[in-house]
Amino acid sequence: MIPIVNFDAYSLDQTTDSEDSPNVQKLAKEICHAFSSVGFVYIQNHGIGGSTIQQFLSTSKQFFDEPVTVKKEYTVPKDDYYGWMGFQSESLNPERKGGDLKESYNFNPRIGEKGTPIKVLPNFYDVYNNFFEQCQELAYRIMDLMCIGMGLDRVYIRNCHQLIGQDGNLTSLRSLYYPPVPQDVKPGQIRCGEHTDYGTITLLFQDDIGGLQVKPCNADFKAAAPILGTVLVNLGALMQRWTADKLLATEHRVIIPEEEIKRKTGRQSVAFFVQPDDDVMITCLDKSNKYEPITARDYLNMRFHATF
Ligand SMILES: O=C(O)CCC(=O)C(=O)O
Ligand SMILES: [Fe+2]
Repeated sequence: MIPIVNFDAYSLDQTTDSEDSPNVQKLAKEICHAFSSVGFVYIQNHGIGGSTIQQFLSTSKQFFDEPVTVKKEYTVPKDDYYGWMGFQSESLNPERKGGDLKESYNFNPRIGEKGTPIKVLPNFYDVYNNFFEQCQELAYRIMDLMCIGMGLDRVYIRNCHQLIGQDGNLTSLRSLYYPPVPQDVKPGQIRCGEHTDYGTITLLFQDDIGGLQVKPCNADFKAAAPILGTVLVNLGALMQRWTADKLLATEHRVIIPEEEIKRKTGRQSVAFFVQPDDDVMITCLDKSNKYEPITARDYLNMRFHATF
């Protein structure tokens, strides 16, 4: 149901000046088709190395394995976005009570080394920073292809994301940990409640435990199983609005696994949430004016306040 596309023609190993090549054109069409039908696409041969992903997951897991007293030092400050969020401290679907059965660490290079747990994990900042940079480059390439597929100038959307990693842009790299499911789960509690992502696109890396489900328009939730070597990419609500609903932000969630053995195992995933620069005016790209123009920052603030 979710298409798998081969990103080879525009992977991190290629130059970006190949927009006229038939393979790049084909890839652009495939990606836009996926986003306009299911809102999700698996990308194969993206160019981020398997060992880079493994190193990121393992450094993250070492942090999540630290005692709560240590992790607390890195709690996200009030009215900020970056740092640690404890178990059950967030409900992506506010109708589900008790909190999502997850904890997370939100990173942006601008918090600097000192804001990260380098006292306990000396290579933490470098590992996170390196992974952030690779995700940023892959995201730019996916946005280029979306533009090509929609008949826009290739760099139009990329140019609305010039400040990624700096002040004036809320893009974040979120490492997620779903601990073994406790015995005292409340009715309705799941690993991650139903939601759509907020921004432009999200890159999602998941381990092999599974549980992610996606709900395309007019259909039931279906598993979005992990596929080795791929990154799953989905569209955010801001991008749906920007494209006047041509591309779709699809609801998704993470359920508690049915198998006892999987419930007793922690699950890890990583989400790179791409957001436009704060001041970018989100005006329908097709000039339809279906939605009123709004700045990216105002739109995101509206969505964040509905969740936290
Ligand atoms: O952990 C996952 O697979 C999905 C997480 C997610 O959808 C999110 O954090 O927005
Ligand atoms: Fe999500």
